[in-house]
Amino acid sequence: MGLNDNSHQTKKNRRFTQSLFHALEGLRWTFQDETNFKRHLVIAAIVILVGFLFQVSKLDWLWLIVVIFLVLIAELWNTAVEYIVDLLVQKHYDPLAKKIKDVSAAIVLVAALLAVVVGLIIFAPHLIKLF
Ligand SMILES: Nc1ncnc2c1ncn2[C@@H]1O[C@H](COP(=O)(O)OP(=O)(O)OP(=O)(O)O)[C@@H](O)[C@H]1O
Repeated sequence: MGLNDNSHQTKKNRRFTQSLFHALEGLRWTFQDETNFKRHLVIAAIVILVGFLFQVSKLDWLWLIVVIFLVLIAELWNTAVEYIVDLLVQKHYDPLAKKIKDVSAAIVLVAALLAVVVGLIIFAPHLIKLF
């Protein structure tokens, strides 16, 4: 089976390239469907730029990269949960579907809060020096 011949594949991936292709497709769906994912990427780019401007330490870079990836992972997870819920209940209103989606969104919120706290700890001293 070729890489472009798997649009209706339901069997397990047999090659690493197939697994990679599908994982990249997952990233593409998330980028396409989730505005928040795009927002997080823009914020991550700004944080990286500011990190370079302030010449933060190696340890600070480690923290920044960890929280950036945590937020992106949370957003990918949230998207997967939204797809599962939509698959199960379609467009019908269901109180449990609401709970699941809201809790899933809360995962992103908590990850984003952690990123803000880490960002403040790292950048606040540099910002204070500017004034
Ligand atoms: N089938 C449903 N039944 C009940 N409530 C729902 C349903 N689908 C969505 N909701 C409610 O609408 C909100 C938005 O749902 P949606 O699937 O559009 O996510 P979204 O706008 O992509 O959210 P996020 O900002 O977390 O990415 C959910 O958090 C939930 O409160």
